[in-house]
Amino acid sequence: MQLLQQTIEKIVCLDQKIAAEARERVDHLIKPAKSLGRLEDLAVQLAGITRNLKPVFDQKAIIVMAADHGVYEEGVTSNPQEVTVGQTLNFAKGITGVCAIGQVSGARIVPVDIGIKVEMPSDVGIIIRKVKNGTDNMAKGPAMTREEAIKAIEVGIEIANEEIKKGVQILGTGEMGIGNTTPSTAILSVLLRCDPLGITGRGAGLGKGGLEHKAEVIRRAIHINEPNPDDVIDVLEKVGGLEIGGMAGVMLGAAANRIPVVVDGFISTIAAIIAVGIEPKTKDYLVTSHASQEPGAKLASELLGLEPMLMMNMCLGEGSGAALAFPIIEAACSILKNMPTFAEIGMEI
Ligand SMILES: O=C(O)c1ccc[n+]([C@@H]2O[C@H](COP(=O)([O-])O)[C@@H](O)[C@H]2O)c1
Ligand SMILES: Cc1cc2nc[nH]c2cc1C
Repeated sequence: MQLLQQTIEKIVCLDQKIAAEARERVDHLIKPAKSLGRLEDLAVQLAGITRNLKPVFDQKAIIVMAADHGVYEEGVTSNPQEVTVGQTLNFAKGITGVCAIGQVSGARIVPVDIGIKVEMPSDVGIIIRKVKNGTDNMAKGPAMTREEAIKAIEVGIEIANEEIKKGVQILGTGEMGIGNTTPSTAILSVLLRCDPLGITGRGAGLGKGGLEHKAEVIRRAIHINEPNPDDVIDVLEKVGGLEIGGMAGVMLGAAANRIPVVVDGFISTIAAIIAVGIEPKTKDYLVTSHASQEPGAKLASELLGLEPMLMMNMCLGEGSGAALAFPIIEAACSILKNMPTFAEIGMEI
């Protein structure tokens, strides 16, 4: 709790003065006003975060939090639980979707075992910070204790701090966890105070008949655990996941260090809602990426109050959308660095 508390206390809003200076510059670059749309807003945000009118993000990393879910045993997902292990090993080998997309902009992929059910090899490039061997089945009781939920958040903070100490200038969040659309949807259902059915989706490929059952399991988990919607840590503890807590921690850690953090798809957006619920100023440091195909994703983005930048019909997770957003972020920096203002080149219009 001490690390979480210290981190929260370090988070300040982005620098409004530098952001205003960046806006002034962007408004006078040699282009029609506002013609670069959201790229302009992104440039202003990045300048305000870094307190630099010409921010540079040469060193990028995507932290991929991997964990298992006790609720898997309720039959809420179509894939074997072992995929969590297999795919986490594949992150270390550099062969998954996020690895391939991350290569385009030179992003390092940092896989973290924050709660995989089985022991993972310690010598293959996976950071082992297991809080527990998967959550407990939330359809029968709380997914974890409050201490474990806070520990998961603190692991995320620690990993963010370690990466930033190594020189990383921008982070992305990703996850791997068979079954994790179930806790993500449960968290959203609690916070929106709505029945889960309308926001429950197929995750990584659940068959048609499975949707009603998945929503019923979520409904049961909420009924049994009675999470308090006014306390996001309580919600995370009772119906959440370790990787969701870990990603929320990465976002808090990035914000405390004045480092932007790119939010991936549905599960990452839920983690962002938790992070902002813990400390609202964290939102200033979040950069959105893509709109996940998962049906709850739109409402999750609305609840967070941040619109995704990309519509790519993706729903892979892993941090793949964050990786895809990095070149756009570099483009936003490039307009600040490489475009002059009308006055600078003596051009009049
Ligand atoms: O991030 C998303 O938007 C997203 C949407 C659907 C599925 N996923 C990925 O699929 C897995 C969870 O799906 P499921 O069906 O097992 O709950 C997990 O490993 C996620 O990374 C990810
Ligand atoms: C193969 C596979 C890869 C994934 N990556 C993230 N979630 C996943 C789920 C599956 C099933």
